[in-house]
Amino acid sequence: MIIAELPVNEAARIDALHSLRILDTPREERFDRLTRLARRLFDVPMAVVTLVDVHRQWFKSCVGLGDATETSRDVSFCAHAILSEDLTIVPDARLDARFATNPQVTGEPFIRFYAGCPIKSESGFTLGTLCLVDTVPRSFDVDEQFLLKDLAAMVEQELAAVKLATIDDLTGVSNRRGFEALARHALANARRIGHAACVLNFDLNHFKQINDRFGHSEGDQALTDFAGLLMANLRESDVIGRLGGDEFAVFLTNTSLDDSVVVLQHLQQAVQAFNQSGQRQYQLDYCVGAVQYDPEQHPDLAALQRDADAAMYERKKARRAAT
Ligand SMILES: Nc1nc2c(ncn2[C@@H]2O[C@H](COP(=O)(O)OP(=O)(O)OP(=O)(O)O)[C@@H](O)[C@H]2O)c(=O)[nH]1
Repeated sequence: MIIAELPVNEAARIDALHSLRILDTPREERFDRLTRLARRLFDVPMAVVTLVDVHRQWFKSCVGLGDATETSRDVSFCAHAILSEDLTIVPDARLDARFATNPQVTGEPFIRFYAGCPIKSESGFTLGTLCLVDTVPRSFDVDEQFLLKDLAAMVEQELAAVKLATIDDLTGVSNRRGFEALARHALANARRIGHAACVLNFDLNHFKQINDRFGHSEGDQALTDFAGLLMANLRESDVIGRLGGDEFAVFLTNTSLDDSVVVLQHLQQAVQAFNQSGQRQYQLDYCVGAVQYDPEQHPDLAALQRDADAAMYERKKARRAAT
C-alpha cells in the first residue's frame, strides 16, 4: 500500500475545509439524495461524499457503508483522488500498487472498484470527493465519467451556498430546482440504458380550503403530510419534488406506465389510510397525471413535464365537471 502524499496547498486546503464548518455535522437529505442517486445510477453498492481532513476522511453522506462516519486518511482512496484534477478510476484495486495491500481491499469492505471525482470549494481547493465503490472489479465508460462529474458538481453546489439550496425547507423533498436537476440525470440514465421512466404530476384538491378553514400552518402541515406519504410509498431512487404551492412531481425510475398504475394505487391506499386515521381535521385529496418517457415525444425533461402537467389538468377538469 502507498500512503498518499499531501497536496502542495495542504495548509490552505485544510483552512478552506474547516471554514465551511461542515465536519461532524448531522446527515443532510440534500447530500444523501445525491449519494442514493449515484448508487442507483451506477449500480454500485456504495456511494460516498467524503471530505479529507488532517488525519481522517469524514463522510458527509454515505450509502452502503453501514454506520461508518470516517476512516483514517492513511487508508483512504480519496486521499489519492484529491491529488488529481480529474477522476481517479481504479478498475481493480488488487492490481493497483497504491491499494493492493490496503486493509479495505484485503479485508472489509473488500474494495475492488473505485471511482472518485474531486469536489472543490468555490475558492478552488479540493476538499474531498464524490466516490463510488464496488466489491467486484468493473470498468467505467466515458458516459459514466460525465455523469459522475455532473453529480459531483451538484455536491459542490450544495457545499457552496445555502442560496443555491435544492431542498424545499417546509417538506424536506427537493424544490423545483433540485427536482429538475436530479430528474434530468435520471432521464439521461434511462435514455442511456434504455429503461422505462415515468413522470407524475400531483396537485392537491381544495387545498385553499384547508388554509382558509384551519389556518396557514395547518396548510403547511397538509403539504408536509403529503410529501411524507410520497416519500414513504415510493422507492428511494425515485425523485420527489415540490414544484411550488400544492404541486408535487415524481420521476419514477425503471417504471413503465403500467407499473405506475400499481405505484399510484399503492399511494392512494396509503393516503386513504392516512385520511381515515383521524390524525388531522382535513382530508388529503389530489389529482395526478402520469406520462411515460417516449424518446420520440420527449427530447428533454421539460417536454415530459409539460405532458405530465397537461395530463394532470385533464384530471382536474374532469373532476371539476363531475362535481
Ligand atoms: N399553507 C400554505 N399554503 C400555500 C403555500 N404555497 C401556496 N399556498 C396556497 O395554496 C393555494 C393553492 O391554490 P389552488 O391550487 O388554486 O387551490 P386548490 O384549493 O387546491 O384548488 P384546486 O386545485 O382547484 O382544487 C393558494 O391559496 C396558496 O396561497 C404554502 O407553502 N403553505
